[in-house]
Amino acid sequence: MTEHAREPIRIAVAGASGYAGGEVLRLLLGHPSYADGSLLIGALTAGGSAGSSLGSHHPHLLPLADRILEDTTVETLGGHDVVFLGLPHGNSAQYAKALPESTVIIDCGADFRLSDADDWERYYKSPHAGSWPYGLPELPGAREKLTGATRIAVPGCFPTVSSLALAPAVAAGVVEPRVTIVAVTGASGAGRAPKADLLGSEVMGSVRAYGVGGVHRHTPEIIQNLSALAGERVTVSFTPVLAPMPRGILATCTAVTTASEDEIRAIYEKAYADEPFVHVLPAGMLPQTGAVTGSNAVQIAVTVDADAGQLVVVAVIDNLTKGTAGGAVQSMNLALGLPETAGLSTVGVAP
Ligand SMILES: NC(=O)C1=CN([C@@H]2O[C@H](COP(=O)(O)OP(=O)(O)OC[C@H]3O[C@@H](n4cnc5c(N)ncnc54)[C@H](OP(=O)(O)O)[C@@H]3O)[C@@H](O)[C@H]2O)C=CC1
Ligand SMILES: CC(=O)N[C@@H](CCC(=O)OP(=O)(O)O)C(=O)O
Repeated sequence: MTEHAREPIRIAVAGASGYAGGEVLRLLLGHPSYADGSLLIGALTAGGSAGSSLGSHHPHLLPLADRILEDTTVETLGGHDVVFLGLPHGNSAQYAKALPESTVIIDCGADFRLSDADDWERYYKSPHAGSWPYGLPELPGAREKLTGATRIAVPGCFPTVSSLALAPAVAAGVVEPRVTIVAVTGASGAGRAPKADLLGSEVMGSVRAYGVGGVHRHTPEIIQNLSALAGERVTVSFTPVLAPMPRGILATCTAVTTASEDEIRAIYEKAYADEPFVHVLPAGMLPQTGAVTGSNAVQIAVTVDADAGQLVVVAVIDNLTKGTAGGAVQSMNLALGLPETAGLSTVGVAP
């Protein structure tokens, strides 16, 4: 008797005209399960640009260029095994409620990242929708919750890089539970909806801080991640800085320590020894955003400024790949029981 072939996995992407949705599609097109036909790309949806072709928004996604974007509705997203949501905050809960529990929903937005309703309401000024397994497998205990999950909250881009940069030191208790993060980001982090202060003429040739003074909405997410590891509340001072580049984040993270660089480096090397995407750089080497562009890699340099008594960790990611869509696809792989690294590169584009 011949064995029945397994039904292909059908995937829908909501927000396909946006940066997050487009990057999810770029990665899916390079996924081995897409190549062998076991993963199919179904409905692609948008908001106001429904009715236009995907190629008019993402000319690099040539194999799907003729696909017409549909309205984002429960009906268009229904009938798929996996639904990626790349929508503005506040839009995810309506689809999560209406789609079956068995549908794997991977939310690139913030709606289900925070477990504390007060934190959510303070920073997002809207009712709390709930919290889902957190799509950062490299955090202790996270991978187990993602394996077989049907609801996944993809972390914010700054919390991804900052949490991975500080997690081993915080978990080992070799720093004071007060950390400072200054993170330089490319402009694609803001999405592609038109905004006057993100015009090329405003961004090019200039660098500026924003969200200064503890008001950026990623602050409570970083606190949540680090406090869970420390077993006590970790205070976080977070300052984002916008730089004239399309992609990438470089985060400089500092915390008071009395430990030596060798001692802390050994802690990081042990923590990330088996992680395919997280690379602790050799002593003397510092990361740059270009080294991880388009890849799911995280590069981390561990140093100690002994005179200042500070741990200084410098870490880079691509905000659209590991910081959004790469983390989303990595989480999908875990949810579906596929190899975790499938479709994801650790090698960036340079120069
Ligand atoms: N950019 C980044 O680095 C990161 C983004 N994210 C998150 O991913 C999500 C998407 O971000 P991003 O791709 O950057 O944003 P974009 O502005 O680039 O894209 C937003 C997408 O959502 C669609 N959309 C907007 N409003 C609605 C609506 N009311 N109903 C249905 N569709 C709608 C847009 O369609 P249309 O073209 O028709 O307007 C577009 O496809 C956000 O929640 C963001 O916070 C998370 C981590 C990092
Ligand atoms: C340059 C820029 O504006 N970046 C965005 C980061 C977006 C992101 O990663 O996160 P969310 O999914 O939480 O929106 C910001 O600072 O708000």
